[in-house]
Amino acid sequence: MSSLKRVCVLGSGNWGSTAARIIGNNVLRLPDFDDRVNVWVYEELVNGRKLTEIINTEHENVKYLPGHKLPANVTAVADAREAVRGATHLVVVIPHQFVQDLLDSIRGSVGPGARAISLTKGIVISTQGMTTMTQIIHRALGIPAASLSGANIAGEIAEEKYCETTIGCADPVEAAVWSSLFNTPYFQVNCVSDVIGVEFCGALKNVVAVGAGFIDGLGLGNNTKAAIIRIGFLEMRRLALHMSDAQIQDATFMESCGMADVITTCYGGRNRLLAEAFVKTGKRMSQLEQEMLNGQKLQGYLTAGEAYSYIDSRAMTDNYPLFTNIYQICYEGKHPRSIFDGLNVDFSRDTRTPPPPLPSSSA
Ligand SMILES: NC(=O)c1ccc[n+]([C@@H]2O[C@H](COP(=O)([O-])OP(=O)(O)OC[C@H]3O[C@@H](n4cnc5c(N)ncnc54)[C@H](O)[C@@H]3O)[C@@H](O)[C@H]2O)c1
Ligand SMILES: O=P(O)(O)OC[C@H](O)CO
Repeated sequence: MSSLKRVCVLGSGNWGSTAARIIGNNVLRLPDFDDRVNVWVYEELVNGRKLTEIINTEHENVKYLPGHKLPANVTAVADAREAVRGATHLVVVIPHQFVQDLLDSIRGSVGPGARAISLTKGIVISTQGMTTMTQIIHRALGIPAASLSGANIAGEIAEEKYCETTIGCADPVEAAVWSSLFNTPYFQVNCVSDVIGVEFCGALKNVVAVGAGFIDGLGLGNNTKAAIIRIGFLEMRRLALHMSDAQIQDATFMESCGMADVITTCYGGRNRLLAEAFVKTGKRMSQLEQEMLNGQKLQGYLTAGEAYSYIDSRAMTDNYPLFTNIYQICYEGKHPRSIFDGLNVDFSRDTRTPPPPLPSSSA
């Protein structure tokens, strides 16, 4: 039996395929890793052919990442249990609403020494409260899980345009291994120890993106969008600190997964695009998703619902007026112009580090 480590990518959407492309190229340079990278594909027919068959013969995910070849050492596998067999490093990158079912399907097939990293941007609310993807992975499979999130629009990365990303991993040795799998000259990884901070940023920025799309749909300008980005960033930071019982490090919000992702998502993301269409057409988000995304999935309106149920169940809506307004616009028929209602919230007490004393005037 080979002692080489092996990667399995669980997911083959727009970002999953881009990640597989990066990892597939990187493992060829890493002596500890097997060249073969399995990618689990949620099987479907594309023009009458199985997507796995297309990927394995044409080396291209023609549906989710058209125009970008995958390395030949990347193999599409439709059976998730078969895909993960022998894998030491699992990369979880499917929309968050499908993660639990997928993990349930591979339970028992993953070796005890395996580890995972979540590229999924979403959180789940249950009767126990809020759960991140790495927590779900750890509970389902009993293996350690890191997180990766950043200002990362997949199409731009597939075109090899320079960007940054953040890996959250508590163990520095493991962090270095994950970094070696993802880092490229055009995809610059920075590692932090704050696993769930990276995840909360990735999930909650999608709600801000919906708000930014509403502003675009209303035809308002850059100043207005900047205001929504600023307030949205502060609400997501406040909510993440609250949900994590202040375990998250403030510095994480300044990484690519924080401030930078809020910016890119509010200008170039799918959540923004469909929120703009929501205002212009009056159609529901789920309908627009079906009509406009060709099988790709939105996370933002779902996370807006999940975040709101957490906020509302704890009677905290006054502290989160923007997130509350975005939820009510998405789900309760409120007019998009109501996004501005009650936005004059004081965030000054959220700063946990006291500012340094001012220099004395005589110095
Ligand atoms: N696309 C991006 O630019 C980008 C960048 C960073 C992070 N992300 C995050 O990565 C995650 C995955 O997004 P993506 O862009 O790779 O996917 P996607 O939205 O492009 O595609 C949806 C994927 O879900 C699969 N799918 C559909 N029904 C399914 C089911 N019942 N069970 C399992 N899978 C099913 C489809 O086959 C497809 O692979 C999301 O959380 C997203 O927020 C996306
Ligand atoms: O296209 P979106 O809105 O799912 O966002 C994509 C990425 O998360 C941006 O970093």
